[in-house]
Amino acid sequence: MKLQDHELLKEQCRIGDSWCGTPSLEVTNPATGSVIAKVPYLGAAETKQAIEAAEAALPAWRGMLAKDRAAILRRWYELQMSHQEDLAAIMTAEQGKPLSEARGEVAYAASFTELFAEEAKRVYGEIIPTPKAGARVLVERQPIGVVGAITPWNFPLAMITRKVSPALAAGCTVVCKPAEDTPLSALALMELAIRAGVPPGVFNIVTGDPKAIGGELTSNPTVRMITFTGSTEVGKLLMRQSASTVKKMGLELGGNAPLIVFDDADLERAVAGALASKFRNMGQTCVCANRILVQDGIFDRFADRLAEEVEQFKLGDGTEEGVDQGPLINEAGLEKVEAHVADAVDKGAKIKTGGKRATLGGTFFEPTVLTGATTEMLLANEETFGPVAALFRFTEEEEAIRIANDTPYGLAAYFFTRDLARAFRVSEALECGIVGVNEGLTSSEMVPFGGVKESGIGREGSHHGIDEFVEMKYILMGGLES
Ligand SMILES: NC(=O)C1=CN([C@@H]2O[C@H](COP(=O)(O)OP(=O)(O)OC[C@H]3O[C@@H](n4cnc5c(N)ncnc54)[C@H](O)[C@@H]3O)[C@@H](O)[C@H]2O)C=CC1
Ligand SMILES: O=C(O)[C@H](O)CS(=O)(=O)O
Repeated sequence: MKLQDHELLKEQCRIGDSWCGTPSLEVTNPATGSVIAKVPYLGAAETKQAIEAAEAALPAWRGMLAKDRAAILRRWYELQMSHQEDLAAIMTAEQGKPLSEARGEVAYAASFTELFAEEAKRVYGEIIPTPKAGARVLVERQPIGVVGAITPWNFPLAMITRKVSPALAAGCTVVCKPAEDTPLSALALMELAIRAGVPPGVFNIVTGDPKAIGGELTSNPTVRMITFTGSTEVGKLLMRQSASTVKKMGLELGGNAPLIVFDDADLERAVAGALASKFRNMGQTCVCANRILVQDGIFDRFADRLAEEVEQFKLGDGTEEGVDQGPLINEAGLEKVEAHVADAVDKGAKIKTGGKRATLGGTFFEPTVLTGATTEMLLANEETFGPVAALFRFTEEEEAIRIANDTPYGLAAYFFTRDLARAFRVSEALECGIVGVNEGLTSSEMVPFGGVKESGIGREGSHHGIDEFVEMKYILMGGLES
């Protein structure tokens, strides 16, 4: 990868005031299979050191004036934006998303740091009318303390800043384990945090053995909160492991988003929304439309238009001009997509376009549209996490809502209609945390992102996002009789 600032390509972890660890874990470019860097493969001992560094840094950081923490976060935001090209180049090289999407993610990630630089100055308390004479009740919101963060590969920057920015803003300190597929983005972000003035030990990054690092983060009593984005399976494991020290949990887990197209929808708007939701990041987001339910009257027109647009996609290396679909993150991800398509076809689905590994080889998969999908198929019950638009036919609104809600997940849902009453009725009936009405993209730093059921606990982003990282304490101050 070509960088203007070569100092951003880091191959060591950050613990306290040191870059440390011997690079050994290979980081590969999913578009070419080439090794682009190595990072340390660390474990429990180094994680313990990082937790101790975070604990040592906590008193001074939480004791700093909120406006001074805010100024440091603001500088971090400005540095992310002024290094947007390099951060995007690193992301495309290790994650595969097209440069245009990577630039977008850099801005998206930086927007969380920008927002929480502002919110750092608004962690307000309150005074409650006293329940007894001669007393006062004061409520303080204090930083929860040392936070463990474990983040995924699909948004290598944004899922870190969406956690670390509010944590630091609240006065917490953090030990972060990025995904083994995409550590370089995290380490570049760390370099910029140092340049912004984040003091040693306030933000630490440990790369390596997920089980060992996660085991230490979830069992060490100094860590008071675990914040995780990733699969529901791992989220449940982290919950179990954290129970022994009763940690607060912030979990952004898997989804199985329905996207419903009603007969009265604006067809072109529904097609655009489905393309945006389904094929963003090659379908590798937890809010991607995973099941597309289309009412009988509009089904054929929608299926034809969607396939027409999907066939316009340019598949290739994300650094190439005009490419809008890159490779999947790894062979395991590709095999999951392949298995979902094969299972669907075995159970009667028809391939309208795509449907197999691309001739480009590697982990490239043809953007795909299937018709005839049914609820018996794997892709109806599991997150495909790939570029496969599975179309399900339905007749009545109640049937669509029942199908949409018939899943252990509840993160995002989308639907397209021009009927205002239906917009409210269906929005309120869907069991999820995020609803897009006539919109396929709903994420931003300004919204309280999160799910219900097995899609997670808590909300990230918006002014609510900082609440995850504070504890409320009330003080009954007596002896004030005049
Ligand atoms: N909700 C979301 O945004 C995401 C959902 N997923 C879902 O998860 C599936 C598998 O993708 P993966 O990347 O394998 O997700 P994953 O949940 O295995 O990995 C996410 C993070 O958890 C870490 N991790 C894995 N096992 C761990 C353990 N035992 N202890 C501590 N940390 C651990 C990984 O190193 C990574 O940093 C995807 O197909 C998708 O369905 C994956 C990534 C993001
Ligand atoms: O994990 C994810 O897929 C992200 O949370 C989706 S988004 O917030 O970037 O839309």
